[in-house]
Amino acid sequence: MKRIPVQEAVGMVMCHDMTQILPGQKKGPLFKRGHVVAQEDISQLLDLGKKHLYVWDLNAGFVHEDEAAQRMAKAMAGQGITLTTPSEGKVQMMASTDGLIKINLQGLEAINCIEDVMVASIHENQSVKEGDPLAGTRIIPLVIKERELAMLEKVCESYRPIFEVKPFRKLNIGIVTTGSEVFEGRIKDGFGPVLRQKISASGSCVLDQVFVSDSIQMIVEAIHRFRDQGADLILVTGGMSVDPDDVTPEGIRQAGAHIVTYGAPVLPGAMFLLAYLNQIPVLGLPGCVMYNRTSVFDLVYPRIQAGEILGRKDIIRWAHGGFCLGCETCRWPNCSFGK
Ligand SMILES: Nc1nc2c(c(=O)[nH]1)N[C@H]1C(S)=C(S)[C@@H](COP(=O)(O)OP(=O)(O)OC[C@H]3O[C@@H](n4cnc5c(N)ncnc54)[C@H](O)[C@@H]3O)O[C@H]1N2
Ligand code: MOO
Repeated sequence: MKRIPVQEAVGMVMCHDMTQILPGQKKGPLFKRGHVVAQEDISQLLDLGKKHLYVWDLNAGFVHEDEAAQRMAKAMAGQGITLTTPSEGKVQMMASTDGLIKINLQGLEAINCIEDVMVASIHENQSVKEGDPLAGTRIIPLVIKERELAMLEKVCESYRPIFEVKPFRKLNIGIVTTGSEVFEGRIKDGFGPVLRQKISASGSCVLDQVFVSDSIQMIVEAIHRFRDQGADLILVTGGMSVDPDDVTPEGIRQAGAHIVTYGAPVLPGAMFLLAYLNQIPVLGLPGCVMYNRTSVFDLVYPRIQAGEILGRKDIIRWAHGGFCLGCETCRWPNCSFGK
């Protein structure tokens, strides 16, 4: 690679993209790597502040930033990820399917501890859509020694996949709605519509919704009925807090489910319960899931839809970021809730 005055570069090959930033208007490459410099480019290059250019001299043993970024990204990406072609020396990782983004945080930190390379990502455990950008990587210098790049790749490989998108499954979901006031027809059910809307938006389907009174026996029977019908997930609504009529946790327990947690460090959602009946997740959903636009349900559901088996540690990790600000206009998922 040679450094030469821009006036002497006509006819030579640019060895990296040249970024132009027009405040408030655009940021992007004005010239792409590989562009052959023409006479009329010179004044534009001077406008970018380039009095000198690097022209590529493929010295053996060096790798250009574009190729390095491609190799790094390839070494990090697992299932459900596609890579962009390099632009301005960066390669982005994109979701190739709808699903849950998983990130090896230890690996992410380990790679960023190494000089001459960076990788930045969105938060993990979110729903992403096919085509969504997830992360970007590049080396810091313009070129890197092949030997150094090979070492970087090895580190990436040792944590691979650093990024993956677990595809969502189509779940058959049973809803058990508790509460004497709804069962006896004193008030109209408000839980069903909220859950049905979220479930259908996710591509899953509701097997049925059954209504029961505040009776442990009725809750047990309803849960068993859904289990026997082959439900992939059972949601039990209401009756989750501290009143004498709040018998849902006991009903779930007496149905034979193993309770992972009753209580979660999430607001709204403190009274959430997670249990497994054999392999079937059973969720106890407190009233806030019906009332609040965003709640613990929106954190747990994508994880289950992606096929994760959750433990108590997974729930505890929600504490940091688990406090919803209850903004007048909800911007979730574009806020810190659940991140
Ligand atoms: N003294 C306390 N009161 C409350 C506590 C508490 O810790 N101490 N927790 C509050 C929190 S937080 C929540 S969340 C709710 C938990 O509610 P539950 O899941 O126990 O819900 P219920 O008691 O069954 O009902 C509360 C409220 O919501 C209405 N509801 C319930 N299900 C339906 C439905 N399917 N359709 C329409 N409306 C429904 C119910 O009629 C009540 O008005 O408790 C807080 N209270
Ligand atoms: O503490 Mo309740 O379960 O959040 O709304």
